[in-house]
Amino acid sequence: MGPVRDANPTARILLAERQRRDVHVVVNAATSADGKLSSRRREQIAISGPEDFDRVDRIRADSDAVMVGVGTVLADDPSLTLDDAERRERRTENGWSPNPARVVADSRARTPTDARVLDDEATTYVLTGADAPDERIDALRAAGAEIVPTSSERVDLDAAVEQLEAAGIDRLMVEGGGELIFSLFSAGLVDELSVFVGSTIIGGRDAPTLADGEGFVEEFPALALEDVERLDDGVVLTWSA
Ligand SMILES: NC(=O)c1ccc[n+]([C@@H]2O[C@H](COP(=O)([O-])OP(=O)(O)OC[C@H]3O[C@@H](n4cnc5c(N)ncnc54)[C@H](O)[C@@H]3O)[C@@H](O)[C@H]2O)c1
Ligand SMILES: Nc1nc(=O)c(N)c(NC[C@H](O)[C@H](O)[C@H](O)COP(=O)(O)O)[nH]1
Repeated sequence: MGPVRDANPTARILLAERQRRDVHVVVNAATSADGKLSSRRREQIAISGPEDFDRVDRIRADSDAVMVGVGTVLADDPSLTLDDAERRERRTENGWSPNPARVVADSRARTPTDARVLDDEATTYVLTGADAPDERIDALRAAGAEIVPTSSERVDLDAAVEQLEAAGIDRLMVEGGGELIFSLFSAGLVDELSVFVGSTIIGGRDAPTLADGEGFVEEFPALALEDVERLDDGVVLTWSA
Protein backbone atom coordinates (compact mmCIF):
# COMPACT_ATOMS: atom_id res chain seq x y z
CA MET A 1 0.00 0.00 0.00
CA GLY A 2 1.59 3.33 -1.09
CA PRO A 3 1.65 6.59 0.85
CA VAL A 4 -1.22 8.14 -1.17
CA ARG A 5 -3.50 5.29 -0.19
CA ASP A 6 -2.43 5.53 3.45
CA ALA A 7 -3.36 9.19 3.48
CA ASN A 8 -6.78 8.67 1.94
CA PRO A 9 -9.42 6.76 3.89
CA THR A 10 -11.66 6.35 0.83
CA ALA A 11 -8.83 4.72 -1.08
CA ARG A 12 -8.33 2.33 1.83
CA ILE A 13 -11.98 1.30 1.57
CA LEU A 14 -11.65 0.90 -2.21
CA LEU A 15 -8.52 -1.21 -1.80
CA ALA A 16 -10.24 -3.43 0.75
CA GLU A 17 -13.13 -3.96 -1.69
CA ARG A 18 -10.78 -4.72 -4.54
CA GLN A 19 -8.73 -7.25 -2.65
CA ARG A 20 -11.78 -9.50 -2.46
CA ARG A 21 -11.62 -9.84 -6.25
CA ASP A 22 -8.87 -11.39 -8.33
CA VAL A 23 -10.26 -9.89 -11.55
CA HIS A 24 -7.92 -7.20 -12.90
CA VAL A 25 -10.03 -4.32 -14.24
CA VAL A 26 -8.47 -1.99 -16.83
CA VAL A 27 -10.49 1.06 -17.87
CA ASN A 28 -9.56 2.64 -21.21
CA ALA A 29 -11.06 5.63 -22.99
CA ALA A 30 -10.30 8.53 -25.32
CA THR A 31 -11.19 12.05 -24.25
CA SER A 32 -10.95 15.47 -25.82
CA ALA A 33 -8.54 17.96 -24.21
CA ASP A 34 -11.52 19.10 -22.10
CA GLY A 35 -12.31 15.60 -20.83
CA LYS A 36 -15.32 14.71 -23.00
CA LEU A 37 -15.97 11.22 -24.37
CA SER A 38 -18.30 12.36 -27.14
CA SER A 39 -20.46 15.32 -28.16
CA ARG A 40 -23.63 16.34 -26.36
CA ARG A 41 -25.50 14.51 -29.16
CA ARG A 42 -23.67 11.38 -27.95
CA GLU A 43 -22.24 10.99 -31.43
CA GLN A 44 -18.82 9.39 -31.71
CA ILE A 45 -16.05 11.88 -32.43
CA ALA A 46 -12.67 10.93 -33.92
CA ILE A 47 -10.63 11.88 -30.85
CA SER A 48 -7.66 9.62 -31.41
CA GLY A 49 -6.08 8.10 -34.52
CA PRO A 50 -4.71 4.80 -35.88
CA GLU A 51 -1.91 4.46 -33.30
CA ASP A 52 -4.38 4.71 -30.44
CA PHE A 53 -6.87 2.31 -32.05
CA ASP A 54 -4.00 -0.17 -32.39
CA ARG A 55 -3.16 0.33 -28.69
CA VAL A 56 -6.83 -0.33 -27.83
CA ASP A 57 -6.76 -3.48 -29.99
CA ARG A 58 -3.65 -4.66 -28.12
CA ILE A 59 -5.30 -4.21 -24.71
CA ARG A 60 -8.38 -6.05 -26.00
CA ALA A 61 -6.15 -8.91 -27.21
CA ASP A 62 -4.65 -9.24 -23.71
CA SER A 63 -8.08 -9.31 -22.03
CA ASP A 64 -10.50 -12.13 -21.28
CA ALA A 65 -13.45 -9.78 -21.81
CA VAL A 66 -14.26 -6.24 -22.95
CA MET A 67 -17.06 -4.39 -21.17
CA VAL A 68 -19.22 -1.37 -22.00
CA GLY A 69 -22.43 0.14 -20.65
CA VAL A 70 -25.61 -0.14 -22.69
CA GLY A 71 -25.40 3.63 -23.29
CA THR A 72 -22.33 2.96 -25.43
CA VAL A 73 -24.04 0.09 -27.25
CA LEU A 74 -27.01 2.33 -28.07
CA ALA A 75 -24.80 5.28 -29.10
CA ASP A 76 -21.95 3.57 -30.99
CA ASP A 77 -23.02 -0.02 -31.72
CA PRO A 78 -19.41 -1.20 -31.13
CA SER A 79 -18.26 -4.70 -32.10
CA LEU A 80 -15.61 -4.93 -29.32
CA THR A 81 -13.73 -7.57 -31.35
CA LEU A 82 -10.08 -7.58 -32.47
CA ASP A 83 -9.20 -5.80 -35.71
CA ASP A 84 -5.81 -7.44 -36.05
CA ALA A 85 -6.04 -10.98 -37.49
CA GLU A 86 -2.58 -11.90 -36.17
CA ARG A 87 -3.68 -11.08 -32.63
CA ARG A 88 -6.73 -13.33 -33.07
CA GLU A 89 -4.47 -16.12 -34.36
CA ARG A 90 -2.04 -15.72 -31.47
CA ARG A 91 -4.91 -16.03 -28.99
CA THR A 92 -6.10 -19.22 -30.73
CA GLU A 93 -2.56 -20.68 -30.62
CA ASN A 94 -2.58 -20.04 -26.86
CA GLY A 95 -5.82 -22.02 -26.56
CA TRP A 96 -7.98 -18.90 -26.06
CA SER A 97 -11.04 -17.85 -28.05
CA PRO A 98 -10.05 -15.71 -31.07
CA ASN A 99 -11.82 -12.68 -29.58
CA PRO A 100 -12.25 -11.77 -25.92
CA ALA A 101 -15.77 -12.17 -24.53
CA ARG A 102 -17.98 -9.08 -24.48
CA VAL A 103 -19.85 -7.75 -21.47
CA VAL A 104 -22.68 -5.20 -21.46
CA ALA A 105 -23.94 -3.60 -18.23
CA ASP A 106 -27.61 -3.31 -19.11
CA SER A 107 -29.94 -2.97 -16.08
CA ARG A 108 -33.18 -3.18 -18.07
CA ALA A 109 -31.95 -5.43 -20.90
CA ARG A 110 -32.24 -2.69 -23.53
CA THR A 111 -29.48 -4.04 -25.81
CA PRO A 112 -31.02 -4.31 -29.32
CA THR A 113 -31.11 -7.90 -30.54
CA ASP A 114 -29.37 -6.80 -33.76
CA ALA A 115 -26.55 -5.01 -31.90
CA ARG A 116 -23.08 -5.89 -33.17
CA VAL A 117 -22.08 -7.12 -29.69
CA LEU A 118 -24.55 -9.98 -30.23
CA ASP A 119 -23.00 -11.25 -33.46
CA ASP A 120 -21.28 -14.65 -33.51
CA GLU A 121 -17.73 -13.33 -33.14
CA ALA A 122 -17.51 -13.87 -29.36
CA THR A 123 -19.42 -14.88 -26.26
CA THR A 124 -21.46 -11.97 -24.90
CA TYR A 125 -22.55 -11.58 -21.29
CA VAL A 126 -25.39 -9.14 -20.60
CA LEU A 127 -25.44 -8.06 -16.95
CA THR A 128 -28.98 -7.21 -15.89
CA GLY A 129 -30.74 -5.68 -12.87
CA ALA A 130 -33.81 -6.75 -10.91
CA ASP A 131 -36.25 -4.81 -13.11
CA ALA A 132 -35.20 -6.23 -16.48
CA PRO A 133 -38.41 -7.35 -18.25
CA ASP A 134 -38.62 -11.13 -18.77
CA GLU A 135 -39.52 -10.73 -22.44
CA ARG A 136 -36.37 -8.64 -23.07
CA ILE A 137 -34.25 -11.24 -21.28
CA ASP A 138 -35.83 -14.00 -23.38
CA ALA A 139 -35.18 -12.00 -26.56
CA LEU A 140 -31.54 -11.44 -25.66
CA ARG A 141 -31.07 -15.12 -24.78
CA ALA A 142 -32.62 -16.06 -28.14
CA ALA A 143 -30.13 -13.69 -29.80
CA GLY A 144 -27.29 -15.63 -28.16
CA ALA A 145 -26.53 -13.58 -25.03
CA GLU A 146 -25.51 -15.17 -21.74
CA ILE A 147 -27.58 -13.35 -19.12
CA VAL A 148 -25.89 -12.56 -15.80
CA PRO A 149 -28.70 -11.43 -13.46
CA THR A 150 -28.07 -9.25 -10.41
CA SER A 151 -30.61 -8.31 -7.76
CA SER A 152 -30.39 -4.49 -7.56
CA GLU A 153 -32.14 -1.90 -9.75
CA ARG A 154 -28.90 -0.99 -11.52
CA VAL A 155 -26.44 -3.78 -12.22
CA ASP A 156 -24.68 -4.76 -8.98
CA LEU A 157 -21.20 -4.54 -10.45
CA ASP A 158 -19.46 -6.28 -7.57
CA ALA A 159 -21.81 -9.28 -7.78
CA ALA A 160 -21.56 -9.30 -11.58
CA VAL A 161 -17.76 -9.25 -11.54
CA GLU A 162 -17.85 -12.16 -9.10
CA GLN A 163 -19.99 -14.12 -11.58
CA LEU A 164 -17.68 -13.19 -14.47
CA GLU A 165 -14.73 -14.37 -12.40
CA ALA A 166 -16.50 -17.71 -11.91
CA ALA A 167 -16.87 -17.89 -15.70
CA GLY A 168 -13.07 -17.65 -16.03
CA ILE A 169 -12.64 -13.91 -16.65
CA ASP A 170 -9.48 -12.74 -14.88
CA ARG A 171 -8.63 -9.68 -16.94
CA LEU A 172 -11.49 -7.32 -17.76
CA MET A 173 -11.08 -4.29 -20.04
CA VAL A 174 -13.71 -1.56 -19.74
CA GLU A 175 -14.24 0.82 -22.69
CA GLY A 176 -16.85 3.15 -21.20
CA GLY A 177 -18.94 5.09 -21.15
CA GLY A 178 -18.85 7.67 -18.41
CA GLU A 179 -21.77 6.34 -16.34
CA LEU A 180 -20.28 2.85 -16.14
CA ILE A 181 -16.75 4.12 -15.44
CA PHE A 182 -17.97 6.25 -12.52
CA SER A 183 -19.87 3.28 -11.04
CA LEU A 184 -16.80 1.04 -11.29
CA PHE A 185 -14.71 3.62 -9.41
CA SER A 186 -17.52 4.00 -6.91
CA ALA A 187 -17.57 0.23 -6.32
CA GLY A 188 -13.78 0.19 -5.89
CA LEU A 189 -13.35 -2.21 -8.80
CA VAL A 190 -10.84 -0.30 -10.99
CA ASP A 191 -7.18 -1.40 -10.97
CA GLU A 192 -5.85 0.60 -13.91
CA LEU A 193 -6.97 3.61 -15.96
CA SER A 194 -5.58 4.55 -19.39
CA VAL A 195 -6.82 7.67 -21.13
CA PHE A 196 -5.86 8.97 -24.54
CA VAL A 197 -6.23 12.76 -24.31
CA GLY A 198 -6.62 14.23 -27.78
CA SER A 199 -6.03 17.67 -29.24
CA THR A 200 -9.58 18.85 -29.64
CA ILE A 201 -12.22 20.62 -27.57
CA ILE A 202 -15.74 19.16 -27.59
CA GLY A 203 -17.33 21.22 -24.82
CA GLY A 204 -20.92 21.14 -23.63
CA ARG A 205 -22.13 20.64 -20.05
CA ASP A 206 -24.25 17.71 -21.22
CA ALA A 207 -21.52 15.94 -23.19
CA PRO A 208 -20.43 12.65 -21.52
CA THR A 209 -17.15 12.86 -19.59
CA LEU A 210 -14.77 10.16 -18.43
CA ALA A 211 -16.61 9.70 -15.12
CA ASP A 212 -20.21 10.92 -14.95
CA GLY A 213 -22.78 9.40 -12.57
CA GLU A 214 -23.50 11.37 -9.41
CA GLY A 215 -19.87 12.33 -8.81
CA PHE A 216 -17.87 12.07 -5.61
CA VAL A 217 -18.35 14.96 -3.16
CA GLU A 218 -16.20 14.45 -0.10
CA GLU A 219 -13.66 11.72 -0.67
CA PHE A 220 -12.16 10.93 -4.03
CA PRO A 221 -10.40 7.81 -5.32
CA ALA A 222 -6.66 8.48 -5.49
CA LEU A 223 -4.70 7.33 -8.54
CA ALA A 224 -0.95 6.88 -9.02
CA LEU A 225 0.46 8.09 -12.35
CA GLU A 226 2.37 5.19 -13.92
CA ASP A 227 3.11 6.28 -17.50
CA VAL A 228 2.92 9.14 -20.01
CA GLU A 229 3.26 8.46 -23.74
CA ARG A 230 2.86 10.66 -26.84
CA LEU A 231 0.66 8.97 -29.43
CA ASP A 232 -1.08 10.21 -32.60
CA ASP A 233 -1.80 13.88 -31.91
CA GLY A 234 -2.23 13.43 -28.18
CA VAL A 235 -0.99 11.71 -25.06
CA VAL A 236 -1.81 8.47 -23.25
CA LEU A 237 -1.88 8.73 -19.47
CA THR A 238 -1.85 5.54 -17.42
CA TRP A 239 -2.64 5.40 -13.72
CA SER A 240 -2.97 2.57 -11.24
CA ALA A 241 -5.89 2.85 -8.85
N1 LIG B 1 -14.33 8.20 -26.24
C1 LIG B 1 -14.41 7.01 -25.71
O1 LIG B 1 -13.41 6.36 -25.40
C2 LIG B 1 -15.76 6.42 -25.47
C3 LIG B 1 -15.87 5.11 -25.03
C4 LIG B 1 -17.14 4.59 -24.76
C5 LIG B 1 -18.25 5.38 -24.91
N2 LIG B 1 -18.11 6.66 -25.34
C6 LIG B 1 -19.27 7.54 -25.46
O2 LIG B 1 -19.93 7.57 -24.20
C7 LIG B 1 -21.35 7.73 -24.40
C8 LIG B 1 -22.08 6.68 -23.62
O3 LIG B 1 -21.76 6.83 -22.28
P1 LIG B 1 -22.92 6.83 -21.16
O4 LIG B 1 -22.28 7.31 -19.93
O5 LIG B 1 -24.11 7.52 -21.71
O6 LIG B 1 -23.32 5.31 -21.09
P2 LIG B 1 -22.58 3.98 -20.55
O7 LIG B 1 -22.00 3.29 -21.72
O8 LIG B 1 -21.73 4.25 -19.38
O9 LIG B 1 -23.86 3.14 -20.10
C9 LIG B 1 -24.64 3.59 -19.03
C10 LIG B 1 -25.82 2.68 -18.87
O10 LIG B 1 -25.36 1.41 -18.39
C11 LIG B 1 -26.36 0.82 -17.62
N3 LIG B 1 -25.86 0.41 -16.31
C12 LIG B 1 -26.19 -0.74 -15.71
N4 LIG B 1 -25.66 -0.83 -14.51
C13 LIG B 1 -24.96 0.29 -14.32
C14 LIG B 1 -24.20 0.76 -13.23
N5 LIG B 1 -24.04 0.04 -12.11
N6 LIG B 1 -23.65 1.98 -13.33
C15 LIG B 1 -23.79 2.71 -14.47
N7 LIG B 1 -24.49 2.31 -15.53
C16 LIG B 1 -25.09 1.10 -15.45
C17 LIG B 1 -27.46 1.85 -17.41
O11 LIG B 1 -28.51 1.51 -18.28
C18 LIG B 1 -26.82 3.15 -17.83
O12 LIG B 1 -27.75 4.03 -18.42
C19 LIG B 1 -21.57 7.65 -25.89
O13 LIG B 1 -21.74 8.98 -26.36
C20 LIG B 1 -20.30 7.05 -26.44
O14 LIG B 1 -19.99 7.51 -27.73
C21 LIG B 1 -16.90 7.20 -25.65
N1 LIG C 1 -9.82 4.89 -28.76
C1 LIG C 1 -10.84 5.67 -29.15
N2 LIG C 1 -10.62 6.80 -29.86
C2 LIG C 1 -11.64 7.61 -30.25
O1 LIG C 1 -11.39 8.64 -30.89
C3 LIG C 1 -12.97 7.25 -29.91
N3 LIG C 1 -14.02 8.02 -30.30
C4 LIG C 1 -13.16 6.08 -29.18
N4 LIG C 1 -14.42 5.70 -28.85
C5 LIG C 1 -14.70 4.38 -28.32
C6 LIG C 1 -15.94 3.97 -28.97
O2 LIG C 1 -16.98 4.68 -28.31
C7 LIG C 1 -16.28 2.53 -29.15
O3 LIG C 1 -16.92 2.00 -28.03
C8 LIG C 1 -15.27 1.56 -29.60
O4 LIG C 1 -13.99 2.05 -29.88
C9 LIG C 1 -15.78 0.99 -30.89
O5 LIG C 1 -15.29 -0.30 -30.95
P1 LIG C 1 -15.34 -1.18 -32.28
O6 LIG C 1 -14.20 -0.70 -33.10
O7 LIG C 1 -16.66 -1.00 -32.94
O8 LIG C 1 -15.13 -2.53 -31.76
N5 LIG C 1 -12.11 5.32 -28.81
